[in-house]
Amino acid sequence: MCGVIGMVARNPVNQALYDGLTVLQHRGQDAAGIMTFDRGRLHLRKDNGLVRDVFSTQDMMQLQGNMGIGHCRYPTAGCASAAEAQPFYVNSPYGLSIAHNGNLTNAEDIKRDLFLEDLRHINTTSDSEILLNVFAHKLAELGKLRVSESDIFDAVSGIHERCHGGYAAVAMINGYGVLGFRDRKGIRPLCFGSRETDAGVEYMIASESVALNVLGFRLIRDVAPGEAVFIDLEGNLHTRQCASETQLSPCIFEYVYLSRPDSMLDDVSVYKSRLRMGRMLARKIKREWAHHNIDVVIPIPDTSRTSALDLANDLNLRYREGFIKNRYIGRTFIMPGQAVREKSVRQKLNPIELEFRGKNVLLLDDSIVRGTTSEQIIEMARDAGANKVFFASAAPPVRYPNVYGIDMPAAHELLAHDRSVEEIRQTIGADGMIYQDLEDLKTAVREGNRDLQAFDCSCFDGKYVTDDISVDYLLRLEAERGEAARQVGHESTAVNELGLVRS
Ligand SMILES: O=P(O)(O)OC[C@H]1O[C@H](OP(=O)(O)OP(=O)(O)O)[C@H](O)[C@@H]1O
Ligand SMILES: NC(=O)CC[C@H](N)C(=O)O
Ligand SMILES: [Mg+2]
Repeated sequence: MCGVIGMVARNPVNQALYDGLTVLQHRGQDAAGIMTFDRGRLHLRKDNGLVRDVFSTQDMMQLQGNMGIGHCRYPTAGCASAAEAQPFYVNSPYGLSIAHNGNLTNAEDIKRDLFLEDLRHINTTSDSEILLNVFAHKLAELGKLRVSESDIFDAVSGIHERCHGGYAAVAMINGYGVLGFRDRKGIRPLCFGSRETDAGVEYMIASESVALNVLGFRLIRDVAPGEAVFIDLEGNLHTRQCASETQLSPCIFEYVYLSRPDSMLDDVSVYKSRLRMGRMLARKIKREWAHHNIDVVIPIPDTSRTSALDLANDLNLRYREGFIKNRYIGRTFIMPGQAVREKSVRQKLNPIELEFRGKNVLLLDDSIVRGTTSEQIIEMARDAGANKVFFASAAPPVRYPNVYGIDMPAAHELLAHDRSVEEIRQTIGADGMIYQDLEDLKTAVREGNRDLQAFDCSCFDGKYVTDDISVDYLLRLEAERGEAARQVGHESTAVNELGLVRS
């Protein structure tokens, strides 16, 4: 996942975009960028790093203009180089830029066609640059000096016809406005809102509603799957459904871990869904461990704290903060590379011994992916003197790769892949191990919005909501993006492939 944001305002947008990106920082810690448009000129600043490190005061002063888009990145395609930070820009037609959250699953095919048929050059290994060029090609095909909203929406329909996978994106069209669109399954989140100012109404599009809230925008609604919203330079909002077959199937992992608890996603409070996850799991514990001797529930900060609250309440057990998080260390799961993730767990979390000594503790995490956190945390609990250490996960076992914008490319890197719960228990060294059931997880989310018929749960059940994911695709993904490939720097070679096609 990444964070995207876009706005057309009555005043300069630089500070609002910056502030919005800091609120979306939990969606991507690797790189950040802002692009603004001012009287015919574009201004861009992007680089690797956290939002607070990428933009100096001088950069901010140069980001002039009342319209702009921003991005914070967690790479899931291409490489981590600053050249692949977003927004991406292409000068023709009109001057277009894009900030993209998600992952195209047919990127390589489109790239080849863009090169051979559309005479377009893709300069990086990023799928987001491909998405931008598909959009640019569709607009260019119209051959118009000036486009209308309807033309822009037609170009989005063209994107839906050509691009597969997950994408929630904001795009800026120089001299026209800012556009937001979501793939036909609505896998990644995108919403929009407005605020009243003395100079008139302003609109903002963002990955999560929390970015709107902190900037004083009122959430209007989520962008529907396949829909596009366009804010023109005069500040008018236009919307249109741009795809024929749509089925809202949001990624359920957004509720489990990715999004902030204070966001509303597709009309569901992330916070309340996590409380319900805790309650559902408590019920399972009562069923399966009726005679447990747990003394205390301890969350693994940060994300599992919400679920742990109601898990403990429902079990009538004490909730204690047994691990203190170093607030200056980011999220470990979205760090690039296993070595840095492993090192970060101990830097990030430190036990309070008196909460462990002589006790039977139930540790709860929101999810277990590679097992980086759980293995180390159990060891820390034992070192701190715990008598017994039970481990619970508010999500089901993560057994399959994600192909829609979460960096889990290789099945064998996932702790639960090809392992039973008992084998997982032994591997992480717990005295007892329990996972949420998938149906219970779906119920926990759906209770917030009963209209939500479907979810993308592919990392839990291996069923991919776009029907283009073959075994071959997964093998290729693993070969290209798995940990082994990263260690030999494999991912940065893809740019040269174009050269091979050319000769
Ligand atoms: O099994 P793993 O591969 O370790 O991945 C799962 C862990 O990673 C995440 O925490 P993270 O530190 O990223 O963020 P948080 O502070 O929001 O919990 C998640 O909350 C789990 O704790
Ligand atoms: N996590 C994401 O949404 C990543 C967006 C895009 N695929 C990239 O790697 O930059
Ligand atoms: Mg965590």
